[in-house]
Amino acid sequence: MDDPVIELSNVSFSYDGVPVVQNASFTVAQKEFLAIIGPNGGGKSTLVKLMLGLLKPDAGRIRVLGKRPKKVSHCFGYVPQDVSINRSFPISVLDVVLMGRLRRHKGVRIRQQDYEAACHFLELLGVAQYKERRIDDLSGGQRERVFIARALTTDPDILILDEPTASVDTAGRTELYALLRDLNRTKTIIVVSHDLMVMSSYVTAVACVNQQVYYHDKNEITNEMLDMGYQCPVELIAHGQPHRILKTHEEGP
Ligand SMILES: Nc1ncnc2c1ncn2[C@@H]1O[C@H](COP(=O)(O)OP(=O)(O)OP(=O)(O)O)[C@@H](O)[C@H]1O
Repeated sequence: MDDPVIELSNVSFSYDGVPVVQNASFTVAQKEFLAIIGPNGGGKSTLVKLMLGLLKPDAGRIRVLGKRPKKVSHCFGYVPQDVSINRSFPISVLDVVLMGRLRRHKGVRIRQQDYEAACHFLELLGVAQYKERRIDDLSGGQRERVFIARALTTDPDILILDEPTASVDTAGRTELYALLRDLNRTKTIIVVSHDLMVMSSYVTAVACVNQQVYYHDKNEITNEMLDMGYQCPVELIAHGQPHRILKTHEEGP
């Protein structure tokens, strides 16, 4: 079996002494499609930032491709939650995607292959027609696609998307997940969502985060996950049609 892409062993993290992730241990396999789910404030974004090396664990160990996360930051494509835009900054969609091609210590010279890569991924994400527009003039769902295009421009091994479907309608979600499924043929994909409704049938593993992390290497929500903070019913987006994957719990007395 291939070595894991990401390995967490007994990882704990707190902000100013307030525990957010406690004793998390799991591995992400090559070409896994992992959904990180859990309630608001459960620690999902924090867990992702730990994997990316943007935060350092208080305890435990994280390895990405066998190395410390910071050493392999070039292997990640990352779309953070709520990418904030300075509304008065007149940057075009194409410029936003080209930013993904800026190389550390190499200045800001844009080469022909950078333009070609940016245009290719804008095309792939279905937003090439907006490339001359100001990023601020796009809808939330269109902007999300632009940020995914930017994350892809370096052809990362691991793509991490934090709440990618928050501003996307149902048809757009289905399309987005179909695209992620195609990308998953060559890349490991990690998608964060607090909304179980948007979990896709293409997911191959689920990590439920509510301070503790419960990892399950199958595309299903288990009773343990529900015990960690969910209410039923749970729905699954598949082939454009949401359908239930877990029975509604019995009503309590
Ligand atoms: N920079 C920070 N400083 C202090 N506390 C923080 C910081 N960032 C997050 N937190 C707190 O840590 C907890 C986990 O936050 P996190 O953003 O990881 O949760 P989440 O599961 O991604 O939530 P959501 O679904 O609402 O996006 C929350 O209680 C949050 O208020």
